Amino acid sequence: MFSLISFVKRVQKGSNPPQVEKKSDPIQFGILGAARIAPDALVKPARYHDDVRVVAVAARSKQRADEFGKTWNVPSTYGGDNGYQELIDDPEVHVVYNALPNALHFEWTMKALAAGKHVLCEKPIASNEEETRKMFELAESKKLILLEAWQVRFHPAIQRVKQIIDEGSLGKMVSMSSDLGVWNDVFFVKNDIRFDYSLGGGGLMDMGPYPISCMRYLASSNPTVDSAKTIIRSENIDRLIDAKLTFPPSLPATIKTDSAMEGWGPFKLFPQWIKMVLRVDCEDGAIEIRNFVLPHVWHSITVIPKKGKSWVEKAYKPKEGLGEEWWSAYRYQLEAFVDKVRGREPQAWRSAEDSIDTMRIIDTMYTMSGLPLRPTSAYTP
Ligand SMILES: NC(=O)C1=CN([C@@H]2O[C@H](COP(=O)(O)OP(=O)(O)OC[C@H]3O[C@@H](n4cnc5c(N)ncnc54)[C@H](OP(=O)(O)O)[C@@H]3O)[C@@H](O)[C@H]2O)C=CC1
Ligand SMILES: O=C1OC[C@@H](O)[C@H](O)[C@H]1O
Repeated sequence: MFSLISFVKRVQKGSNPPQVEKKSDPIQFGILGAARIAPDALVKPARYHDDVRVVAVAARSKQRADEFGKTWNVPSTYGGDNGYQELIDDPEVHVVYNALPNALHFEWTMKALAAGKHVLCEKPIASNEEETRKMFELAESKKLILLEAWQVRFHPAIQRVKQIIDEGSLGKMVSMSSDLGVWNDVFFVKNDIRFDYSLGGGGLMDMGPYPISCMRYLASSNPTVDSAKTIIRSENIDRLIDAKLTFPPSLPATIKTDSAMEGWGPFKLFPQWIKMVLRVDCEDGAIEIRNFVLPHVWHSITVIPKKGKSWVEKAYKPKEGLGEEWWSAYRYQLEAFVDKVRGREPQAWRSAEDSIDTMRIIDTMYTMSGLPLRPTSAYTP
């Protein structure tokens, strides 16, 4: 009962967060694409960050940008063929948030960096490893901040899982597994960008960054891919990927992503809505986190020692440092991004290598399962 009440309170406040007073010279963000994710990932978190203001949005159609601007209180709107570039060139915009389809991440992030803007780019950061390397090379050469928006790393829940593993009471890690699946009909729209190959789509592109980056973080190392099998949903587009990996020196892991989970029960009649589990088995026990993807909505961390009783933990707020029970993972991410732009040490960060390695692993899984890499952008900087 208590946990239901706190769930409702958390979700209510997180979805309609308070507007805080801004500093006199806040960092100003512009959004590329009136995307569905943009309100949750940036607009709402910005409301309760005193050093962030969202000042512009660009969409392919001016009308769409205006509608977004009106709904979300974003003053400058750009549209039409040159709308994205106009936003980038707007001197009021200091940071570009790239919420475009995966295949456009490279081109528009490169253009924003070239114009001297920091970039927060949605996951997966690019269509493949080659593009990712170029993006980070440019960011580094221009001394600009580029972050792949993988919010999980910034939330206290996954940090708590790592802390428990690193403390060592469960012993050495012996294996990891992740099972991530959603029911197609509920989560995706008709003609979803996620399943358009020319837009960098694919089930693994959409879901893969979560388990791959989580495991890299928990193991503090970079795996090799041993095998990957797929079930196709359309040409070049994976519904399911089932992969085996090894983290050095010999820690096995399995990753499954399924963008159209089958039902269960007689004739598989009953839908399985969602599955988002990550489990680490250790010599003296195991730890399992449910809903590691959007931990702020709800999550559970179950610790299962071989000797003694299991227990469940929640970590919506860090033991020390900034944060509230209702803060979203995106808000924690924004805190770190702003710290970095301001030259402060963030509480957590994702390195260029993390994004590059994650894309390399995705590329390898596609190749091993007989699918082509997602197409490299035709844009040449
Ligand atoms: N971190 C997270 O939790 C999440 C991240 N994402 C990531 O965010 C990105 C956007 O996802 P989502 O918001 O769901 O997608 P949407 O389809 O809602 O948004 C995509 C945006 O890209 C613009 N766009 C530009 N060119 C095209 C094109 N050729 N076809 C379709 N759209 C185009 C769209 O139009 P317009 O310019 O007119 O606005 C739209 O605003 C993806 O990279 C996805 O992986 C998505 C969900 C969660
Ligand atoms: O990033 C994401 O997180 C949640 C998923 O359901 C969604 O498809 C994806 O884009």
